[in-house]
Amino acid sequence: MKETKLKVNQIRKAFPNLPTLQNISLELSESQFVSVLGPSGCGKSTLFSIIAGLASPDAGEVLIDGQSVTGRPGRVSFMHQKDLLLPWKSILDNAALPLFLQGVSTGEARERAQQYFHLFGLAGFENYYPAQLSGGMRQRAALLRTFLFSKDILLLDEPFGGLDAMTRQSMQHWLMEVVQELKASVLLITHDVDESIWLSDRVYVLSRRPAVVKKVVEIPLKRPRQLNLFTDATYIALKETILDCFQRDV
Ligand SMILES: Nc1ncnc2c1ncn2[C@@H]1O[C@H](COP(=O)(O)OP(=O)(O)OP(=O)(O)O)[C@@H](O)[C@H]1O
Repeated sequence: MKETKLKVNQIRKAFPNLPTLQNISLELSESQFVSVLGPSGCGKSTLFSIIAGLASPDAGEVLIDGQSVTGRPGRVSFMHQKDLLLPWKSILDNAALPLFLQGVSTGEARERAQQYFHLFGLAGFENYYPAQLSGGMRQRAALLRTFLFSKDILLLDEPFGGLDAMTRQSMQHWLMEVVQELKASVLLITHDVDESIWLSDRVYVLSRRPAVVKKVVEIPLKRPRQLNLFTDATYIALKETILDCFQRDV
């Protein structure tokens, strides 16, 4: 049985005249991949800010390894749709930024970050600048930087939303392999049903705002997952279950 890494208990949040999250609870175990799937504007990013400790909920708590971290940042790292790389720094220095911030010396930080360049498909591009790389490569560099911020829990907020369909699919495939290799615990925000099933062990389906958890769908598909999965009967049944949830949510 895997240890529970993150527990979100009965989170509630309202902006002035705008109830946004209503009693949201979810769990992420060690080395698990969990997605939060919901329609645009339902409050997914707000939920992630609360989990990251960047915003406080009106009620409820966030626990990591059994300890409350509600309203306290620092335990999880966060990646947005935009890569937010520093354009004037090389890819190596962008990736190593979290280590510099932790006070690791320049030489050691670069050496430690460099060890992951092959796995992240960036070997040979250490001294390039962000503008010289493709969108997919920039997202991989941003993901490496996120990973080096905190190897504990990664929160990925629509990381492939800005990419074209082909690049997006190859990135999803790559991400599935890399998180398995790194044994990372990942919480992903998405509104792409296929992406959520393909990558996850469990999917939390949120309703429209004010968001509640409409359904928790376990994904019992074996890993590593292959592309022919999309025609698998279990896969199709899971997709129908999730889509049915959205259709009822009008
Ligand atoms: N700081 C804020 N003050 C007031 N309203 C806010 C604030 N942040 C978010 N909202 C509102 O809360 C709602 C939920 O926003 P949020 O960005 O969390 O949704 P989302 O599900 O991530 O959306 P999308 O999928 O489009 O990115 C939106 O209506 C948004 O306008």
